[in-house]
Amino acid sequence: MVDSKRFLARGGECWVRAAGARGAGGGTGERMRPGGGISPSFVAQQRIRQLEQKLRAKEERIVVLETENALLHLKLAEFRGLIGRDTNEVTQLNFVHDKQQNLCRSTSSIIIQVYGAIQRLKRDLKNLHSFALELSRDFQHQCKNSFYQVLTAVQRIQLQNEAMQTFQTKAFDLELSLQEVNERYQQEKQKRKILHNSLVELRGNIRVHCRIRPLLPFDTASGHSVSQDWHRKLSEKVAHATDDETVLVKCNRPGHTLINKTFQFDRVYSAAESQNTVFADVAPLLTSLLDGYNVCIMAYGQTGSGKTYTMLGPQSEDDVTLSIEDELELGIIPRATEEVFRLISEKPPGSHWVEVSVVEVYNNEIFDLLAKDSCGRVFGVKRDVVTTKEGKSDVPLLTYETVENAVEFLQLVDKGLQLRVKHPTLVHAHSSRSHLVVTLTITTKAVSADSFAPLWTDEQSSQRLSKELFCTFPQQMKDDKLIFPSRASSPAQFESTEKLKHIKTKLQLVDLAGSECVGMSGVTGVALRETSFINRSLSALSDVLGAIAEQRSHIPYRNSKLTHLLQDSIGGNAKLLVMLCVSPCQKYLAESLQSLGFGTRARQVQRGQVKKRNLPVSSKSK
Ligand SMILES: Nc1ncnc2c1ncn2[C@@H]1O[C@H](COP(=O)(O)OP(=O)(O)OP(=O)(O)O)[C@@H](O)[C@H]1O
Repeated sequence: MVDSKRFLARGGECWVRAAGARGAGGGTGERMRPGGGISPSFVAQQRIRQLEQKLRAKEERIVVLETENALLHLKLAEFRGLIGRDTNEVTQLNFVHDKQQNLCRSTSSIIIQVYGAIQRLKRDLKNLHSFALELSRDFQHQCKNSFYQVLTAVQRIQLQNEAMQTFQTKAFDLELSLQEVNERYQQEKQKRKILHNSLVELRGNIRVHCRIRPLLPFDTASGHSVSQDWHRKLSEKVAHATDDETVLVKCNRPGHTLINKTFQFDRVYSAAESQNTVFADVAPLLTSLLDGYNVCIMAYGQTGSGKTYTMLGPQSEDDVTLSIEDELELGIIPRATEEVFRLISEKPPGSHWVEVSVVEVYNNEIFDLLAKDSCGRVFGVKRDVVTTKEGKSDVPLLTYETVENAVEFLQLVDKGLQLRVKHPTLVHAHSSRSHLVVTLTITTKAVSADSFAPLWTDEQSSQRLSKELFCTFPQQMKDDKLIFPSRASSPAQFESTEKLKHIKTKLQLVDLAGSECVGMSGVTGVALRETSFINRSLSALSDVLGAIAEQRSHIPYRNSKLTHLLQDSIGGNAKLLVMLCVSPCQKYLAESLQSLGFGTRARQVQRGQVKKRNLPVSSKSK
């Protein structure tokens, strides 16, 4: 703009100089005419000069105007530029304005929303406030209640504390008296032990129980050679339990008058009495076992009279194993084992351990039913029985298995039972042809060990007990050369090894083979030989019992392997229980009378002792 102004200014100067030059030249030559007057040409020239001056003025004016125009153009351009710029700005401002308007619109809608929200919040706040007020009122109320409760609780606690203190004093007193009672209990326990064994002693070291089994289908099975009438007669029940101690046998033999015979035993079981009841009377003997006495429980009776049932439990046709499922039916052997383990569990842990041996005496030979071959299979190995230097019976090389519980024991006995010799007889199909002897040897850590320590708390009571034992068992203590150190617990036989630390006691459980008349069992050949051996060993047993009853100096234990094997459990301090098993029907009358006779003889041993103690005779027969 400035440049264009300068240019226009210079252009203007040129125009003015050109006009000046023209004016100066024309002024001198043409103004005067020869006559001295003003000529028309002069006037025209003047006029032209004026016009030219006017033209020049006009031209100068045009130049000025053009310059002004140019300047105005420039200004216009400048303004146009400015306007252009302003338009952009206006557009931008419009855009910004639009944006702001949008923003304003959205802001106002937001403001409306916020306002609504604020209104809602205000409402909520109001509600909250009233709720908070209510809550605080509630809280105050609850606080008050809790405070009262705490107050009551504190008072109650104080009362309880007082009561507790009283109780503590009482508990302390009770603890003291409990200690006293405990001490008394231990003393009483010892006395009970002594009394229990004295009672068993009074009852006799040999006890005879008699079990009459129910009539069974094979009792009434018809034989070929007899008439129906006679068969009915043979199946009649002749043996009855008239009370807990008496057996009545109606002897009604053809051609003879009816005779009623009664036999008395320590306990008589009728056909209805369960395995449980039978075992309940046997169980006290097991207490004696852990008190240090050898115990023998044997079932005696003719074939099919229920010996195996009583000792082991029912056995199925093809499986001789003991079934633990039907616990109610279990016989004496599994129950006794369970009881032994139960009694042991009450003793200090590790103070007792149990070993088992299973043997059968077949044809006067002893077979070890737990001996194993190289493959670990059990097979009956022949063994011999000997008398040791101490006068005890022993079977060298006999297999003893340690068992920890009744289940392990039953598994072992099952294995042994598979090998037991059985043959069918006329009486029943699974007649045992051998005597089964299951022995549990219980080793007790004793005397010098602490196992009995809790029983005798002081030297004084131990000496008192020793005195009591000497009074109760003077003979046994002399006979067995028992050593009673200050803490000995029973008249047991101490092993001289290991500084008298172990006591061994034996529980022998015997299922004898059937005592029978050959005619009745209907056996011949090998079986007849078996029967003859069975009968001989049973009569040897009877002889041993007779000799003990008569207090003979020599007891013929060695007359048979059976009696030799059982020597430690028959006679002396050992407790023997003979379970007579009797078939109830007429068919087996002779065998039943024979068994009852054996039982009566066995009782003579007891009667001898009873006599000594001036008690009335308890067995009679008519
Ligand atoms: N008290 C009883 N209750 C029910 N069944 C019995 C009873 N006693 C024995 N029995 C049954 O009678 C049958 C013969 O009994 P068991 O085998 O015990 O006789 P046993 O005297 O052992 O004969 P053996 O000497 O020939 O072996 C068995 O089937 C047995 O289950």
